[in-house]
Amino acid sequence: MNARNATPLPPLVEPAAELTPAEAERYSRHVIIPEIGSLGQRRLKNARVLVIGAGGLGSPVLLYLAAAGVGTIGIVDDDLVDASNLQRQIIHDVSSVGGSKLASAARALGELDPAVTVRCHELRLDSSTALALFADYDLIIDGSDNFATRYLVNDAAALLGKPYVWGSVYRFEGQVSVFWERHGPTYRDLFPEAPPAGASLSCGEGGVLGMLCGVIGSMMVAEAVKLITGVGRTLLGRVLLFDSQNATWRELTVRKDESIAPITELIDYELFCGVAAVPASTDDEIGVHELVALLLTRGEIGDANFELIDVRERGEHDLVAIPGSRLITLDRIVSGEVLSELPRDRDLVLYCKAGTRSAIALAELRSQGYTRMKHLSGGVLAWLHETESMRHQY
Ligand SMILES: Nc1ncnc2c1ncn2[C@@H]1O[C@H](COP(=O)(O)OP(=O)(O)OP(=O)(O)O)[C@@H](O)[C@H]1O
Repeated sequence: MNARNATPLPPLVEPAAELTPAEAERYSRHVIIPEIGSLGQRRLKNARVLVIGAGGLGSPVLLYLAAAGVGTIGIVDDDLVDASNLQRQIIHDVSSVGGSKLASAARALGELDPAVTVRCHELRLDSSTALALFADYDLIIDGSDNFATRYLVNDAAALLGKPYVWGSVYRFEGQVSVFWERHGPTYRDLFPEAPPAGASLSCGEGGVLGMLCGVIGSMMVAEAVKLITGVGRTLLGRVLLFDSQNATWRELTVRKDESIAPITELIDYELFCGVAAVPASTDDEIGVHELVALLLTRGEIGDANFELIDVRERGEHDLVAIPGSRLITLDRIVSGEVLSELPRDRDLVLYCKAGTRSAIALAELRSQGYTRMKHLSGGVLAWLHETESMRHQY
């Protein structure tokens, strides 16, 4: 198999018995495509596909898998639906806000096609759960939003010899590919090393154009359908990159790097991606009440005996910020470009959305010799929550 995958892959799934008349009618627009036909539709009916994440990518992926007649769909997620998810996570609706993403997604799939078997795995996919879970499925689709999960999915799929479809979205850009260690390159050939902790932002931090998830999610299902039926040329060995701001597609070739050692076991992916390197010490933290007290005693803004620094992105700062704080984004701290502007002789209080980026910023500044620092436990989310309840008490 060469990297451009010119040779078609064998169909991944054996066909189910004949379609019922109702199924033949329902899927008739697939069946009349010569390359798919009744045989391809029967393969889809027999397919068991596991989707990681019922979020931005998972939403269109799940809906199109069910609509395509994939017989068994597993969903892994442990999150609840938030109002800010509805801008792109189209499997959920207003009535789902506050409830589990799995319950909401399963309900939507049941309404779309009650014949689909939906298996809900309400858990955080990690090294202790991935192999047993993947073993029950023919194909995995990774709609997660973090590097630890992506490397985990890659390695677990490689260990089990299974293919998977990967996609990612951020702001205006999306990427999609297929990885299958048995027949071509893997995610580790594309990204041999995890990005430094804090160097990349999630959609919750950096934003994403909602409908981009539909574009990339649909492409992911097209790849899944081709793998299941053995039709066409998949993206194995290629990555498609979509830039919605300029309406352009690009294609990258990915080659297997023979110098990368084969996967033999799962590891601690949080550690591998540097997430666990964030200092966990509560000595480095300051709570909301303590910060309020400090702000009340510090007098006029500008006359401060400490600096309050928001390490989030400009868009997040503009949306909501703690009064009197100054924006210095995490990437500028990590790159070292702002160090000359940051006083060493005053206390610094760092904050972000939930406390992860500020902890990374604190660790980075500490490695640069800063000693007088705290970061806000729970970030601006905790600030909003606690100051709101203080207002009520008042
Ligand atoms: N290891 C994992 N196990 C289970 N679910 C996961 C894992 N990693 C990511 N997910 C899920 O994948 C989904 C990713 O989707 P997306 O980034 O659109 O959602 P989000 O986290 O709700 O968004 P936002 O960042 O705006 O809050 C989330 O629902 C998340 O819970």
